[in-house]
Amino acid sequence: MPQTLRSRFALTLAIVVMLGATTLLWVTPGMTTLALWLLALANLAAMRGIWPLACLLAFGVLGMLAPGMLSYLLPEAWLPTASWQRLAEHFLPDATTETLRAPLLTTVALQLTALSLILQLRARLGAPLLSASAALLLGLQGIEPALYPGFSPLLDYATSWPVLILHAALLTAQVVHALPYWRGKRRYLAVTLWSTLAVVGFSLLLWQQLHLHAERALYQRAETRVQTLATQLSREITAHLDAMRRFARTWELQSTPPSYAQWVQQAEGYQKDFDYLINMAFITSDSGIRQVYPATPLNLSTLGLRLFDAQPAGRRALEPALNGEREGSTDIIQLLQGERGMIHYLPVKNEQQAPIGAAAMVISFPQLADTLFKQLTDAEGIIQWHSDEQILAVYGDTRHPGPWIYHHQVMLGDKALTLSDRPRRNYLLSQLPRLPTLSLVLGLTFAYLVYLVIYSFKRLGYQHRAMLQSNTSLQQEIRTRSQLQREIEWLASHDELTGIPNRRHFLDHVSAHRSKRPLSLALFDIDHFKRVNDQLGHLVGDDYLAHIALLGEALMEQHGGIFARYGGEEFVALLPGLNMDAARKLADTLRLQVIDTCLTHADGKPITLSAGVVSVTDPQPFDMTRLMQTADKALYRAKREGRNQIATGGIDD
Ligand SMILES: Nc1nc2c(ncn2[C@@H]2O[C@H](COP(=O)(O)OP(=O)(O)OP(=O)(O)O)[C@@H](O)[C@H]2O)c(=O)[nH]1
Repeated sequence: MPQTLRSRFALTLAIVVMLGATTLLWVTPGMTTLALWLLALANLAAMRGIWPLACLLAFGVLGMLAPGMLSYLLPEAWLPTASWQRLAEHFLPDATTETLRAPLLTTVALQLTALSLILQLRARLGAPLLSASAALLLGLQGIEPALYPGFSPLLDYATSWPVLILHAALLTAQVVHALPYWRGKRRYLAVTLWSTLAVVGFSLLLWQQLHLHAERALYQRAETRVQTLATQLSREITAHLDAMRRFARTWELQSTPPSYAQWVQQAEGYQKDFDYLINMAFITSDSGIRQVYPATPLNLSTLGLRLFDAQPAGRRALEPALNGEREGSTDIIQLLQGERGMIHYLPVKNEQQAPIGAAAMVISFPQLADTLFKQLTDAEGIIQWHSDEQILAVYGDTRHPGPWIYHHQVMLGDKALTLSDRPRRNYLLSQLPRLPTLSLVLGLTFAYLVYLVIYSFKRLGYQHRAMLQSNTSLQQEIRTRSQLQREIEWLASHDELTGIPNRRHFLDHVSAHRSKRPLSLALFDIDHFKRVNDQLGHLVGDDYLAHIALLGEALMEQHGGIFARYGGEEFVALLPGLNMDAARKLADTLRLQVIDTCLTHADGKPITLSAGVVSVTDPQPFDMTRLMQTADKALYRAKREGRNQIATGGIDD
């Protein structure tokens, strides 16, 4: 995608997210929507190049989410859930702890997105890893419900779908905007990113397992509370029934129905032990209430009532007891005392085992519940005691219930009752271990540090390799240039056609040896060379020149001299240490060698050369021009006197 199109796409996406976030903030104001809105604004600022504003807004998001993050991380002893609750209620009367914080994974994902922006999306500061981790967290939130089949977690981990989609779109816009900055670093970025993302993936997996385990453990711990309560209730009921049976059997020792005094004497002790027994009554065979205990006005007002008429709902349980067949319990009924409760009827027989009536034990559920529940701390949750749809007793704080509800069956006589417990959210939160969240944060931090280390290492390695490469090519370049330099220098000091030193090189050589004595100079000229060119062509002429040059060079160098092309068909030799005679002989040797080479004119005559030799013996400095002129004169003389010979001249002549 071309750069301009990409920037336009990122900007459009960020604007769309901004509009969406504004709508969400309006519809469902809260920490999450506000943070998303600020983040969208920060991204827009970054895309317009206003980095200070972008960073300021991103810092705002971090700061806003920081207290919530701390509440997920810090131990309960340091930052109690109750303090959070008080703080929340300080702002909003109906608020909960969740009002002040975004869901856990959402908080982390938003913070990573903000952090990536604060680092100005720079790859070397870890922005790609932060963005990729945020994307993983978004993905995890998307599949979060599927991770806990049949279990609703206590903590809010994921945000709503609209926020999730907008956050994903914002992250896409941010990454598309940053792609050009990251592209140049692809070589070392890819390895670093994939390896550290593996660390992030592992820490997410670890966190998921740890927190699921922590929540399940808490779920089970909370369940034991209702189990303990149900066991206590069953124990209480068993003790209560045993006591009532003992009470009913005491009358088997006498032949007459109990008198009021006897009834009071017996009942008094039992009623003290089971204070939720609001009435212990003796019922005669015709279902009339004969004796009551305690003698409260309400109980006394029931005296003489025929239960078959006054309380027909209890007849099913009362009749078998009156007939001496079996004990029985009523359903949950409205008691004559006005409360909800249950009456347990027990047969009362005389010493002949003949039924003489029944003992009615009237249990008030509210009072039974009070007896049991007073041992509990009310802040832990709501406990309900119910039968079918009827709620018999409610205990505890009904505000901010948690997600978990436990049911336990308790048999009261032959009646099955349900005890349900719904622990409060804040109570559960205070019990939830912080270790899983800590492991998540430490895992992400570790991955980030690993990223920085690998990235720097890879980058340095790459830079080192690039440096070595450029060093090698630099050395190659130096070699090429040196070679070129040598060639240029050679060309500047040598004659291209013959390959021997040229006039400039010769003059340099003279400067170096001008103090040497004796010092001789010989000037050579090929005889009638024009004819060679004219008759045999320039190419042959060139060839002859090259041939004679090599001959001269070899010979003069052999004698410690230098042989150079002076111009055209003229050559010059400087012979340090050679006097006139030796120089003349050497010049003559060259003349003879040339004749011997079989270089010929068109008519078959050999090519010859003439030379003018001059020598300096005086240690005084000499004039080079003069020396050359003298040699030239001698050469001229040699030409004039018939060519193919050597003439000498004195510099002082
Ligand atoms: N092929 C060839 N010819 C050259 C070169 N440089 C000079 N010449 C020729 O050398 C010739 C020199 O001729 P002249 O100066 O008239 O002398 P000459 O014919 O050698 O006669 P003398 O010197 O009097 O014996 C000219 O024809 C030049 O063109 C060269 O590099 N290659």
